[in-house]
Order: sequence, then C-alpha cells, then structure tokens
Amino acid sequence: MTTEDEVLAALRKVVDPDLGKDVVSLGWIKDLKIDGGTVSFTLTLTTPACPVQNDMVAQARRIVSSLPGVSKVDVNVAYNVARTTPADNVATYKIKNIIAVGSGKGGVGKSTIAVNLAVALAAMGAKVGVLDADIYGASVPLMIGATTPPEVAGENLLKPSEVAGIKVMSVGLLVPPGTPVIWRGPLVTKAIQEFMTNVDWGELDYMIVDLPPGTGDAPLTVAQDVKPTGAVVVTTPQRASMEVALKTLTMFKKLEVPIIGIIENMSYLVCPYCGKEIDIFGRGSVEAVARNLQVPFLGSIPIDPRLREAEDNGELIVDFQDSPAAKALMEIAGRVASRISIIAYTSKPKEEGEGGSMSAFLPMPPKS
Ligand SMILES: Nc1ncnc2c1ncn2[C@@H]1O[C@H](COP(=O)(O)OP(=O)(O)OP(=O)(O)O)[C@@H](O)[C@H]1O
Repeated sequence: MTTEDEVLAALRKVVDPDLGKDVVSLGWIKDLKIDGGTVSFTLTLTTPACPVQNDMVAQARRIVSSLPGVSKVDVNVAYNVARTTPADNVATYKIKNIIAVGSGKGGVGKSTIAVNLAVALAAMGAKVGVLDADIYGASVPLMIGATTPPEVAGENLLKPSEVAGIKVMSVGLLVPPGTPVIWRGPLVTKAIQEFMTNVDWGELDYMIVDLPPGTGDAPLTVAQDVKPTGAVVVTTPQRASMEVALKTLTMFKKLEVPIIGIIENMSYLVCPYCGKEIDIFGRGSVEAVARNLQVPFLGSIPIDPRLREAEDNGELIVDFQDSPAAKALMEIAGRVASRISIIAYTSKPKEEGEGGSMSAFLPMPPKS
C-alpha cells in the first residue's frame, strides 16, 4: 500500500512552470485520500485560465499511477484565484486582480481586446467585470451587448449591468444613446473613482479596465487611484502606432504599474478564400520591440472580419471557435492570467495563500 507521504513526495515532481515551484510546496494539493488502490486528491490552481492545466493534471495522474499498489487516480481540479489587490481596501477587497488595457493611438483594437479578454476569462470559469474608463469614447456596452442600464442598489450604490455573467459599468450605460459626454478632466477622474467605490461589483477574480488611448486624465486616474495589478498595452505593428504605444508603456512604468505585456493586434489577415496569411502592417515588429525592451510579448491577433461583425452586433467572439482571432484571444487570456499569478506569488504576501502587493519588476515569462 502506498502512503500519503509517498504520494506527496511523488507529487513534488509536478512543478508549475510559471512559478518554478512544485504543487506540494505551493499548498495546491488538498483532500488527499487513499482507499485501497484508489488515490484521490484535489489540485487547486491559481486560475481557471491556466494554460498548462491539462499538462499538470496529466503529469500528476501519471506520477501517482506509477506508485506501487495504485490502480486508480482521481484528480479533482479546483481554483483559488490569487489576489494582487490590497485586501484591506474598501474599493478592492472583493476584487482580486485589476488589469488595465491601454494603447497609444486610438482605433488599434484596445476596447475589442479588453472586452474579449473579459469574455475569454469568464468562459474559462473566472468571475469577471469590465470597467469602461474610456469616458469620452465609451464603446464597451455596444461591443459586449450590454443594453440594460445599471440599477440603483442602495444609497450611492449602483448595480452594474451583466452580460453572460460579466459585470459591466460604463458611462455609456448612464447617458442616452448618442449623447456625447462633455466633461472637463476633474469630472472624468471623479467618474472613474465612483465606478470603483459606488458600484456593487460583488466578488471578482479579474476586473478589466478599458482605458482611453494615450496618457491623459483617465489613464492617470486608473494608474494612481485604481492601482491596477498591471497593464496590458495594445498596438498594431506599424511604427507610428508602436511609437505612441511605447509612450503609454513608459507612463505605466513611471507610475509603477507593472507591465503585464504587450499585444500585437491586426497582425496579419487570414485570406478567407485560400487560408494564406497576408502580412499587411508589418507583422512581428511588436514582438521584436518587446524583446528589446524586455517587456513580455503576449501574442498576436490577426485581422478577422468576424471580430468586427460580432462586435457591431453585440455578440461575443470567443463563442466562435473557428475564428483565428478568437483562438488567439483565448491563448492571450491564458497568458495574462499566468502573469497575474506570477505577480501574486512573486510579491510579498499580504494574506496567506492569496499573493500580495504589486511589483514593478516582473520576471519574464518562459519562452513558449
Ligand atoms: N483583430 C481585428 N480584426 C478585425 N477587426 C478588428 C480587430 N481589432 C479591432 N477591430 C475593429 O477595429 C475597430 C476599432 O477597434 P476598437 O474600438 O477596439 O479600438 P480602440 O483601440 O479601443 O479605439 P479607441 O480607443 O479609439 O476607441 C472596431 O470596429 C473593431 O471591431
């Protein structure tokens, strides 16, 4: 008969590749039971979007199966999304991680990526919210298909709209359609602050914040007051777009917001007739710049007409499994979640088992 100690010793060989530690030391093995030849345990991962989840489960199963006397291995998978936000802050104690999505130039696909990252993470089982901080150009409600205005949930408290389980708050849900928001900077700042404090977000694993392009009032407020876990910067491959994106990147670094990574959008076009990949804007240039700057490159998203069509119709692209853009977005969502777990585990823990404060200097992800 195999003992619990032997099973745990064997499971020490299963290492999370992002954190470089084994699942036993990380405290991820729970409810270990041995019943005759059957060994069962729960593997608790830090995110349902873990890209190496299947590999780790298969490895754990294989290693335990090879122990003497073991005829069956039952592995349950559970998730406890690691926290990077301060647990003692009234605005964020229920929100474990905040991801700001920014860009340099407008129209590069930042809102598209913000919304679809939210959809992808939610589709994998995470609790997700989207805060639209693009006050003058709020497009999140249209893209995600949110139509019901937020309800009043108490004194000075709004309940966010909800689409496919994703909580959404945007100034676009508060003003009649077609109405421009004509506010000076301080009002923009106040609106974003109130979206954090006066909205009943409930418990969220990930909040995605869609920033306006550039380095103005809204990105500054998000960086300084919302204090995101990190920022994702979106750019297209052309030099003009990238040069402005790098300014946004530098702004985040100056404000000590960790860089989760950079994404190349509209990287290439897959010909709908022959399937050939056509390089339109200079594919690959963002990855090269990211390498130079030692900033993680999160991936490329091709031009996909279905992405634009889905958005215009308020549909969710990750539902379309055969779309190359949807596939790329799902993979990128997994990488973002991995980077968040790394931030949570490599910074000083604030709450046992739940990660800790932010670090502006992150290790580079392993090369895939
Ligand atoms: N990979 C893609 N394939 C096809 N269409 C795309 C892709 N990425 C974005 N689009 C489309 O390009 C347009 C601009 O995208 P989006 O609004 O997300 O840009 P943005 O950077 O958020 O712009 P802004 O910040 O100026 O509002 C949208 O119509 C969107 O559907």
